[in-house]
Amino acid sequence: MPTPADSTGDPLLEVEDLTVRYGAVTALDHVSFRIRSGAFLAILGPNGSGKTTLFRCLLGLEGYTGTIRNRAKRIGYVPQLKTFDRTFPGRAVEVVISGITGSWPGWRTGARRDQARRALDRVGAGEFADRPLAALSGGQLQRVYLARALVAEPDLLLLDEPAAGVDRVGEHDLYQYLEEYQADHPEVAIAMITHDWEVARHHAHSCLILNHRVIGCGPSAEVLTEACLREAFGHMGHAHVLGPDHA
Ligand SMILES: Nc1ncnc2c1ncn2[C@@H]1O[C@H](COP(=O)(O)OP(=O)(O)OP(=O)(O)O)[C@@H](O)[C@H]1O
Repeated sequence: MPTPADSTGDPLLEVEDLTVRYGAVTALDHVSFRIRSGAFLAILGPNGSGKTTLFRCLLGLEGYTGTIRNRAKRIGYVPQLKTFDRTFPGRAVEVVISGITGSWPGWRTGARRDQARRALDRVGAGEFADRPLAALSGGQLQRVYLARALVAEPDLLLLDEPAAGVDRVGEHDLYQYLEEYQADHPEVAIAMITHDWEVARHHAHSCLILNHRVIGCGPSAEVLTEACLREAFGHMGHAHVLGPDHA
């Protein structure tokens, strides 16, 4: 049975025995968990532990064995910014329009532009709407992608290291925005890949710790333990949980 990542809300996504192999590499090894509506799940694990592969499976972009029962009608996705091709021609507003379900063709119509501009306004990026993507900073681009993910009103939001490369103020604004968004849309579930245990502890209700297989899954306070982090990250996990004096 999948481990419940949260104890309340209706099951939105159930993952059972998910396995992905790339030749000799087993990226995901019989991973099982579930996400309920209204959850805020942090996904943690060392580099190369299968976190992005998991998202790719949820988005239908990767072959796998096992079962994904997805009751979400719409999934919004914010990819890792480091994968973004800055030579891609286009403006911020056009990226957001491309997130409107069924927006092709006719994506340039006024109504969709207005909808996209409103989405950019909501994440504090209205002033960047007509800027070419190549002219945006990392933090500005991250807001544009967040607007793109939210414009189609998803019931599941997947964020892949959304604060990577963003300064402290931008990071604070992002988590505050997500908190406010969930308060306004209590049924929306968020799953966020992060390398930051403090962020997971303070902002997520629950955590999934992954190192190809599930090391721990459940309420943040129960899962972010020395034993769990040591198992996933080795001695560095121990140091981060208890502070460097205990390493
Ligand atoms: N297309 C691919 N072909 C072959 N191997 C792959 C492919 N995609 C991922 N892998 C391998 O699968 C494993 C998991 O990769 P994945 O990108 O999911 O890790 P991650 O936890 O997201 O890492 P990071 O924290 O560095 O972003 C790694 O060993 C990686 O090299």
